[in-house]
Amino acid sequence: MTTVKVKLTHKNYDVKIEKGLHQAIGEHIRSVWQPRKVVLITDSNVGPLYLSSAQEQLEKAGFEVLPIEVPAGESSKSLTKVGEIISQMAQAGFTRQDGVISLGGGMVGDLSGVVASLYMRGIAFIQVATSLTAQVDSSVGGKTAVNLGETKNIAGTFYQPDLVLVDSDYLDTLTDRDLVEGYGEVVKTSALEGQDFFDFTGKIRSVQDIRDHAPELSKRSIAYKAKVVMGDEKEAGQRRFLNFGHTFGHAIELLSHGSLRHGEAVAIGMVTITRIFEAEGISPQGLTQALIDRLQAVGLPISSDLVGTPLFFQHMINDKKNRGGVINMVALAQVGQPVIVPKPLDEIRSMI
Ligand SMILES: NC(=O)c1ccc[n+]([C@@H]2O[C@H](COP(=O)([O-])OP(=O)(O)OC[C@H]3O[C@@H](n4cnc5c(N)ncnc54)[C@H](O)[C@@H]3O)[C@@H](O)[C@H]2O)c1
Ligand SMILES: O=C(O)C(=O)C[C@@H](O)[C@H](O)[C@H](O)COP(=O)(O)O
Ligand SMILES: [Zn+2]
Repeated sequence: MTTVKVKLTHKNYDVKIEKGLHQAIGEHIRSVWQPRKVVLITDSNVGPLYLSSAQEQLEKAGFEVLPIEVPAGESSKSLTKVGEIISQMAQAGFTRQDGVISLGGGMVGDLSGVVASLYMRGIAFIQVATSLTAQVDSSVGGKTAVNLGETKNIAGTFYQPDLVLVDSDYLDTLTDRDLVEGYGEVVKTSALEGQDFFDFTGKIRSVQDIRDHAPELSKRSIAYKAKVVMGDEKEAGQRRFLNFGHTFGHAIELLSHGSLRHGEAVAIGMVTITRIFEAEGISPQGLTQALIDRLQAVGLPISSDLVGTPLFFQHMINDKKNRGGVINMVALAQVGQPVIVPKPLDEIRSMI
C-alpha cells in the first residue's frame, strides 16, 4: 500500500493507493469514520459494476447506506442534481454527523463534493476513485464544482475529503477512451513536475502501457498534486499551475457539447498554448512537439476547429484566472518550470 499524506492548515488526510483495495472499502472507511448514515453516490456506468459490493461492505462495517445513482456523463454535474441529492438526504434524515461517499470518476467526485460541502453547511466526505482521471487528479485537493448552463466548474467550493481510496483494479472496466482521457492529465502533471516524470511519460507508447503503469502513474501524479495543494490549498499561487492547458481546454470541452472529454480538451489546450508560447520564446523550442509525441502515442487529440471561434473567446471571459480582461495563462518556461504569463484577452485573440 502506498499512502500519500495531504497535510493542510485545518485538516490532514490520506490517499491510499493499492491494487485490490476495492474489496476492503468498508474496513478502510471504518478506520476513519465511526458507523453513521452515508449516502453512496455513483453513476449509471459505475453503479451496476461496483455499487452492490461497496454497499455490502459498508453495511458489514456498520454503516447505514443510502445509494444514489445519477446518469453517467458531464450533464449530471449540475445544481439540479445537487438539489435532488440534498433533498433525498434530508428526507432520509441525514444529520451533520453523517457522511457522503463518492464512488466514481471525476464527475461523481466533483458533484458529491459540492453536495458534501453544502449539506447542512458541510458534512464529512470520502472519495473512492474509479476512473484514471480521478486516480491521478480529481479525487485529491478538494476542488468541487458543478457546471451551470454553458460554464464549466462555475459553482463550487474548496472542500477536502477525509480519505481517498485508489485501486487500479477499477480501471479494468474503464473503456480505452475514458482511460486515455485521464492520461491527458498525467501528461500535464509530468510536464509540470520535471524531467524525470516527463521522460517516464515519454516511454508510454500505447493504451496498454497506460494500463500496465497505472499504479505508478497514480502514485507520481498524486504525490505531485498533494505537494502543490499543501503549499497553496485555495489557488492563490502555485496551484494555478495545475490549470496548464485548461483555459483553452475548458472552452473547447464546453463548445464540443460532450463530443470531447475533459482530458481530451486539456490535451488540445496544452498543445495550443505551448505552441503560442514557444513562438514567443517563453517556452523552449521543441516542447510543443514533445507534448504532441506523448499525446498522439495514445491517441489523444492535439487540435480542434473550435479553437479561435468567436464563442471560444467568449468562454475566456468566464475563466477563473481572468482578472479584468487579463488572463493569467500557465506556460512552461521549461519542463518542470511552470510560470504565469498575464495576457490581455485581445492579445490572446491575435495570438491565436
Ligand atoms: N476536482 C478536480 O480537481 C478535477 C480534476 C480533473 C478533472 N475534474 C473533472 O472530472 C471530470 C472528468 O473526470 P472523468 O474522466 O473521471 O469523468 P467521469 O466521471 O464522467 O468518468 C468518465 C466515464 O467513465 C465511467 N467510469 C468511471 N469509472 C469507471 C469504471 N471503473 N468502470 C467503467 N466505467 C467507469 C463513467 O461512468 C463515465 O462514463 C470532469 O468533470 C472534470 O472537470 C476535476
Ligand atoms: O486541482 C486543481 O487545482 C486543478 O486545476 C486540476 C484540474 O485538472 C481540474 O480540471 C480542475 O477542476 C480545474 O479547475 P478550475 O478551477 O479551472 O475549474
Ligand atoms: Zn483537469
